[in-house]
Amino acid sequence: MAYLRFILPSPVVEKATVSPSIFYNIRRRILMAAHFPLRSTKQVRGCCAVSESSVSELAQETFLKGFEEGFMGFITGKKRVTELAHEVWRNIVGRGDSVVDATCGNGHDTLALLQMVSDKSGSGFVYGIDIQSSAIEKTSSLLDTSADLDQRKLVRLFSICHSRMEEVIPKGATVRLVAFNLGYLPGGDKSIITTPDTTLKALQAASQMLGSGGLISAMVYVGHPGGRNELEAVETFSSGLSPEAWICCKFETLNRSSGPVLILLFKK
Ligand SMILES: C[S@@+](CC[C@H](N)C(=O)[O-])C[C@H]1O[C@@H](n2cnc3c(N)ncnc32)[C@H](O)[C@@H]1O
Repeated sequence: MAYLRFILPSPVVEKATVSPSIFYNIRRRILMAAHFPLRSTKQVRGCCAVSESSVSELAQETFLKGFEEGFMGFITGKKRVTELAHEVWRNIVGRGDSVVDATCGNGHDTLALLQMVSDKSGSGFVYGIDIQSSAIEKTSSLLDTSADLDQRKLVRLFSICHSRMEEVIPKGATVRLVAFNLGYLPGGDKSIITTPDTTLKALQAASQMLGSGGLISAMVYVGHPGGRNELEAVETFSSGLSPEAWICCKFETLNRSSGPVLILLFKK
């Protein structure tokens, strides 16, 4: 056992112990601890057996990747909001987690999520949903070419409306992240597009299946007809969530009116 001390931007976590089994999750634990003072010590302290240097590197990496590269990159125009979203996910999702991509499209987010959850033990699942079977096919072939066979087994794809996600995700599964990339499939049929009504039902379902410490991430495109209405619906849903149970925020470029808006709903 080793006893480790982290020097973090926040005075919250001063020391912590970690085990190999939570090695991959330590990044998000540290991050959470830095943000949620009252839960910090319990979450981070636990067990330990990894070398001090690797954990310090990891802690360092957390703050460089999570904040400087993602957030600073976004606000200085070096990173797109989609990249920011992936970096946020990386700090929430760990190996062995179950996650949902509620709008698979061409499969880029599904693949990114698979790389976050998969581990050698074969735990961790990505449930991918898209209303279009052509999107499911595209996602499937991207995974076939970009993921190895063991990883590929961790993905389940469903061609249904995401408002019905509860029908395909195993009952009792604790989901760590539900990602929505709303709008239409780039390069596909623009008339097949997410709508406020089904998006709201899907958000409702996602909020139920999400475990504590999990995240709903919704990328909303406002540059197409109906996009603003959908944003309004997502914002209304988000602002109605209890502040005792949720932290809801939004990233928006104010001087680029058609830029995508990222809504993040964190379940405490
Ligand atoms: C912006 S694209 C997603 C892009 C994708 N995340 C990627 O990485 O390529 C939006 C997707 O939402 C899908 N979609 C539209 N309405 C849907 C619904 N009700 N349920 C599930 N998927 C839906 C579309 O078919 C489209 O593929």
